[in-house]
Amino acid sequence: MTPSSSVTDPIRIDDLTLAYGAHRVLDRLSLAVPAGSITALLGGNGAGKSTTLSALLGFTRAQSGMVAVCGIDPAANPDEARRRIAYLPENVALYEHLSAVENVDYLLALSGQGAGQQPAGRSGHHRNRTAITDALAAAGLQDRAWDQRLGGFSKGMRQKVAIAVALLRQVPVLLLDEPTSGLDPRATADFNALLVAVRARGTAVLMVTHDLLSAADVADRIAFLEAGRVAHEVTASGPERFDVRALHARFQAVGAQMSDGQVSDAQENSGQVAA
Ligand SMILES: Nc1ncnc2c1ncn2[C@@H]1O[C@H](COP(=O)(O)OP(=O)(O)OP(=O)(O)O)[C@@H](O)[C@H]1O
Repeated sequence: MTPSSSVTDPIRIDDLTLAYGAHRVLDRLSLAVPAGSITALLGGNGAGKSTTLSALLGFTRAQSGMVAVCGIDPAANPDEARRRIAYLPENVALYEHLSAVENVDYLLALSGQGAGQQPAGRSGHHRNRTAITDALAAAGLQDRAWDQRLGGFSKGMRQKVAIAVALLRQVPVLLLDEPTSGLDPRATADFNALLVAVRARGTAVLMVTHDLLSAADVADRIAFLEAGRVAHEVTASGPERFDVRALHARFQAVGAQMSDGQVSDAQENSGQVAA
C-alpha cells in the first residue's frame, strides 16, 4: 500500500505488474482512490492508463501485485467487481434507436437493476419513469431530450445518459476514459460539475485523461503515469487548487526524465498553489 492509501479505499492497486507478452505495461504500479474523491490519471500515449482501467474491470490479469474494487479482486470475481463499477469509455456505447429514457431503462435492466416498478415507455421494460427522468435531470440532460432517440445526440449528451445510469445504479466506483476529449469548453464545464456532484455522493472516481485543465479543475489528486508507474503525484488540499502551468511543466519534465532513462519516485504537492 502507498502511505496515503487505506484498506477501505474503493479503488486500490498495489505493486501491480502487468505485461502483454514480453511487453511490460504496468510496472509495480500503486494507486488508491478513496470514497468521495476524484483522481485524474495522466500520462503520455502508451503509458498504461487504459490498461489500468482494464485491470480494475477484470479484463486483464496481472503478473503480480494486487487490484481491489471495494475489496474484490476483479480478475478472480469480475462480475462482483463490475457490479460496483460504472465505466464510461471514451465513446459511450448506447442504443441509437432508443430514447434517453429507454436507454437508461434498458441498461439498468442489463445490469440487473431497475429504477422502480412503473412502465418507462415504448421499450416495454418496467422501471419507474420518474426515477429515470430525475436521474437524467440530475445528469443535466434537458427535458426535451428525454424522449428523443439517441441518433442525434452529441458526445456530451450521451455521457449524461450514461451518468444517469451510474447515478441510478448507485455504484461506489466510477471509471472514466478520456471523458472530455472532443467536448467543447461549456460541455467540459458541465461534465466537470457533474463529476463534482457524483463525488459528493461518496463515489470514488478515477479519470484517465489528457486534459490537464479539466483534471486541475475537478481532481483531488493528479497522478502522472510514466512507463507503467506513478512518476509524480500532486494532491489538492481543501479549497486550494492546482497551478496548471506548474503541472504542465512538471508533466513535460516527467516525460523528459523518463526518456533519459530515469524513473522518479512519486512526489507529493509540487504544482499545488492556493487559489
Ligand atoms: N490488448 C493488448 N495487447 C497488446 N498490447 C497492448 C494491448 N493493450 C494495450 N497494449 C499496449 O500497452 C501499452 C499501454 O497501452 P494503454 O492503452 O494502456 O496506454 P494509454 O496510456 O491508455 O495510452 P493512450 O493515451 O494512447 O490511450 C501500449 O504500448 C499498447 O500498445
